[in-house]
Amino acid sequence: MTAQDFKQEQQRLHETIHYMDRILNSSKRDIETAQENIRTAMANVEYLDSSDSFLNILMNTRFFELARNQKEGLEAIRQKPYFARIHFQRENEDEEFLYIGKTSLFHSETHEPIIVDWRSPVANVYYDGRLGDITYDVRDETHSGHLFAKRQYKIENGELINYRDVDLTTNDELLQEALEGKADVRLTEIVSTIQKEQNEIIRAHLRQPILVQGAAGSGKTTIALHRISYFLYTMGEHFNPEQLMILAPNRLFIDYIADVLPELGVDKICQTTYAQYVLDALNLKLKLQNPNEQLEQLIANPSVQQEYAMISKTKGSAFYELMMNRYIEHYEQQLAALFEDVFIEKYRIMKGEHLRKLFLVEFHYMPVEKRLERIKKVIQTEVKRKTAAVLATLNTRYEDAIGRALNGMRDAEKRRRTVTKLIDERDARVPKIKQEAKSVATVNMKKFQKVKVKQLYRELLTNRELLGEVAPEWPLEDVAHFIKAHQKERWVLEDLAALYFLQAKIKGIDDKWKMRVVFIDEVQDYSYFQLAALKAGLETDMFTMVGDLAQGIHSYRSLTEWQPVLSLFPRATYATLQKSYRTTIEIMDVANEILMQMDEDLPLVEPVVRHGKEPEFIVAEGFDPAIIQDVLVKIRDNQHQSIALICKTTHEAVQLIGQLENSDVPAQLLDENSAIDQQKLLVIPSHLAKGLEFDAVILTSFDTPYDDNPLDRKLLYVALTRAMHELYLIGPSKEAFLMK
Ligand SMILES: Nc1ncnc2c1ncn2[C@@H]1O[C@H](COP(=O)(O)OP(=O)(O)OP(=O)(O)O)[C@@H](O)[C@H]1O
Repeated sequence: MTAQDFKQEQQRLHETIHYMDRILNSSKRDIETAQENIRTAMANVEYLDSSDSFLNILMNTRFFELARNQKEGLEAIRQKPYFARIHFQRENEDEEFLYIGKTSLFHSETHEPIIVDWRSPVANVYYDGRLGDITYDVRDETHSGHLFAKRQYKIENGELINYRDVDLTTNDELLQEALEGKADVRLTEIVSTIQKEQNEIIRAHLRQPILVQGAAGSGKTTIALHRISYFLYTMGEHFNPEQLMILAPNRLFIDYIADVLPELGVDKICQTTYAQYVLDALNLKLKLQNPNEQLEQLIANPSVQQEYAMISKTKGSAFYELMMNRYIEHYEQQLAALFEDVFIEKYRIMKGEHLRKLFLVEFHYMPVEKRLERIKKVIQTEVKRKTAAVLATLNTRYEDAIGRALNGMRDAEKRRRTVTKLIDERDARVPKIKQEAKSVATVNMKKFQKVKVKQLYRELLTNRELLGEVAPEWPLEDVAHFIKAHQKERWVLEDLAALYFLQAKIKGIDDKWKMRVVFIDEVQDYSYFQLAALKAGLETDMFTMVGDLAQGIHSYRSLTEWQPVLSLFPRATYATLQKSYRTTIEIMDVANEILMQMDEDLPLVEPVVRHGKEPEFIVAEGFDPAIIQDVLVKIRDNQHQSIALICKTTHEAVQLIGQLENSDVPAQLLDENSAIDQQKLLVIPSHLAKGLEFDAVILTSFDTPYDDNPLDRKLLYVALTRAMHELYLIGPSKEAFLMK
């Protein structure tokens, strides 16, 4: 870095910021003008031609929003307009320097790019790794060019601190520096150090599903969020943010990522949990048993819970999906039997058989109740068409009969009576037919009562005969267990997939909840049927799914391998991420020891080359706040802020917090609904720590030590891999942490 170069870069930065300030000022003026115009138009609404004023208000509101978005966008990046530069030459064009930032900025007169968005096609060459001759794709067309150099900047508060040219060695250095940062700022600052294999997932074909098996700390959550941002940038013309949905494991996790979303420009998308989404989409109020309590019971007593686990597993399986499909078929057949010929008076307008065929075959692609609505419309149209013919026939017949009476009857009195009778008869029948024509469709379809999906499902759970019909291959003993377990009305997460599936097939999912693109974090905690139901209800396969089987702590009810997901999404790309960016080598070594003990044959996690403090094992017979106090002092001396104390169960966490409250250690017990207070020591049961990360983690293992079983190994693995820089293990022996 020569002084001359530095000066030039500094100048470029100052010019950029200066230009941004100019635009900012003009946006502010635009906002004021638009506001003023809206005020005037509002005042005139009463007495001017109101449609004009209304149009005026609409236009100015749009104008106002544009100006406000521009202002907010610029303010967000003003302190750090860009983070990298590429020295690049497109084929047959001049060499150019492109500055890459979080959003783009073009010169309003020359239209030259001042900052290029990191999501733009050309920015891909920055992430793709190589220098030299390269290719990049724009809208499915491949372009070539030559990349001379990549440069990364450190800019703080609008001032250039330094910069470095990036090659393979400096890439690692820069990454390490980024990883050394604190937990609270890291998630937002990754755009500059996204790695090649991560970039490939972010930019993988957007209209196709993707499934990522990524080690703990490999950046799955980060990548999912960046992929959303990339998606909106690239596909914004075709999709609104409201059509996208992120499914996260719990509220705690949603709050944790919520800070990052506005930064990535993706704050408008629906962020929810599977349970909440299903309840919203079905407009249902159900009190679900807390799945974490279920898990806790399973942790406390694995053998007693076996039967329960069997039911949970079934409810998530492809077999359960088959059962639901058979149940729907059974219900359809019941309805189909109700179709009858449609008559108006004595005239048959439509055959029942035809309607049944419409219902079972032609309209089968629609949800049941939508089919019934459609059939009602078909009847209405047909009735309308045929009523005219019926009336015409009737009129002709009467006219013929009257004509015959007039011409053929000699007796005048008899003739008069006959003709009068015929006319009276006709005058009575015609309006009746017209009347009947209006209501015949409704009357015919009345027998198709709408069902409540919840009741329909509940009926299946306890009806032996029905279960025999939809699950003939189920051993009687299992059916009996199943029915017994459902005697009392109780709802669990595992029921939601079935409810959603029935809703989708019987009523259809409301447009408001019919998201077109789905991002799922921690997908290993889903069951096959949860995913299948969602896919069926949304009628899309545009799913981005990221997860880690090694962290599958809910495997009693969820996936234990990826194969079923890949068969459900045959178009899916499958990618793996083996590198961990979160943890130091020293901490990962400990975590890998546990990974090796797992039944799943997962490869060891490779930490990126970053050394840190050796994990410290502290022998203690019982929990002692004084030890924690000492550890906290050490951690804070190392400038680390976010600290978690993780133990196996909620039960133990509650006990520990009680003891800490009696000492001087400010601590907070985290549950799913709490907001994190970074100033305090966070006490967390292992299963809730999933997805989170902390500068330092203290693991304790006293009253509820980790046992040598598959579930406990995963809980321990999750707990260990939360640590970024420091790890402390406190317990009576290493065995309490499944180590030798
Ligand atoms: N390319 C990168 N540059 C800098 N930091 C990164 C990069 N990739 C990931 N990280 C950091 O690594 C940490 C782990 O990322 P993230 O939480 O997304 O991983 P994860 O795979 O979802 O982990 P887990 O499965 O354990 O929840 C985060 O602090 C993230 O900021």
